[in-house]
Amino acid sequence: MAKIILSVNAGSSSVKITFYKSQNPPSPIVDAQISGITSPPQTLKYSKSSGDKKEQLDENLDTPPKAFKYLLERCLSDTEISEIANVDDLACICHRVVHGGDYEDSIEIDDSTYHHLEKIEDLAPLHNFSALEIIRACRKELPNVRNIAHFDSAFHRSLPLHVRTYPIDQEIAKKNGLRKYGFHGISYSFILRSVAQFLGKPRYQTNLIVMHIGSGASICAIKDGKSIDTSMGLTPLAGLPGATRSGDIDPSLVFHYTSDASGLSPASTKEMHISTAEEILNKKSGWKGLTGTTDFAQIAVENPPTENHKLAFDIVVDRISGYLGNYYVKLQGKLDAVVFAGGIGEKSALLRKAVTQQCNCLGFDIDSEKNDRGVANDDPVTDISKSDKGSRVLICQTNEQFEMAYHTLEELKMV
Ligand SMILES: Nc1ncnc2c1ncn2[C@@H]1O[C@H](COP(=O)(O)OP(=O)(O)O)[C@@H](O)[C@H]1O
Ligand SMILES: CC(=O)OP(=O)(O)O
Ligand SMILES: [Mg+2]
Repeated sequence: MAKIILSVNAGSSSVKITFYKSQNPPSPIVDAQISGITSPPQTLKYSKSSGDKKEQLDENLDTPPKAFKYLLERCLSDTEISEIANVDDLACICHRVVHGGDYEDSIEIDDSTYHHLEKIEDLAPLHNFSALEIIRACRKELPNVRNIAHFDSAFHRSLPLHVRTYPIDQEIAKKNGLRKYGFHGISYSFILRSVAQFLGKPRYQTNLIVMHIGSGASICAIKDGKSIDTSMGLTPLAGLPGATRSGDIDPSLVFHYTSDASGLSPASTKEMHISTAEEILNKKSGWKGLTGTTDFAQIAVENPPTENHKLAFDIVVDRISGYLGNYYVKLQGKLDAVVFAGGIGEKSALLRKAVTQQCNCLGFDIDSEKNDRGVANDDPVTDISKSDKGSRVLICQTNEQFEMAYHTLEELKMV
């Protein structure tokens, strides 16, 4: 029986793929990632048992499907990795699909589920379009391999009615599926399990506020192991600003931005219907709109190069802190830990310092040496709290590819 699982995580600025041996827990064979899809040149990170390698790429891999194709070919042609030399050894491919609509769990892709996902593509045009294109390519090129879609939105199936409902005409809301879905759920699921294990608590008794801060950024309040609120909404545009996303704005801003904002943008195709407003708020805003760069490492620095770099940093810290206060109240102050995760949450000591300073009145205090050291090893969780009292402040190296492989192994009863 085929024994290899491939997990594919197409994000907004990166594509990460990992091949796993079907063991419990899944054991990585090779991990390959392309980052900087929105800011060339793209970089490749390639890790296998014989070592890690980083290189800048000459190819222009400016869309997730192009990056995926490159990564797959690179891994499959690596003669050092005997385990994946034969594609017949692939049992299945797990795909991160950001928007799952009403799907509350992962599903196997067949013609019917694929077409259903196509219908809700417009609710996350920038993410789902790429994910479906990658699934389409896998089904065509590797017809004997099963494809399983894992949804970011599924973790938030527990959102209470009053949290997920928008105060608009409910007939229209129901007809068009207009409600809060929430995203980054595969990451939150990994973080919940890892942090509960770290704290020595059962998941169903664990209360957390988790920040997944990357090119797309969101926060989740977890009570007794369940999502009770999250900052993204109907689409991944709501809530915090991201690399190219505005996050929350007054919705009326759209009507005053330009006179043709509601028309279809030139990026609109037969498959992806996207308006000019959606394109501006999703692709031309966020810290790119403020500073010109999508790279937060150039913004989170002691001496920002321009006033707008400083402004971008201050805005991000302000919006994150606002949600921390909000979710602290929703959890009635009963939380085990606040957790930083995602490319920025894991790597930027300056962001962690600024956020915890701003929220110091909630009892979040960090040890500056531990914070500067950041993640030390392969352990997913690092404690950077100052003292043993109160809620822990943790960093979690999230791993969406692992989470998908883990669940697939359980669901398909492969081990
Ligand atoms: N040392 C760093 N300091 C601050 N930001 C960083 C650092 N390294 C990477 N980043 C930022 O992390 C983001 C990518 O995060 P990631 O979660 O991997 O992205 P994606 O949303 O595509 O999954 C980019 O905005 C990148 O600039
Ligand atoms: C949901 C989302 O924004 O994902 P990413 O951060 O990977 O773009
Ligand atoms: Mg991501």
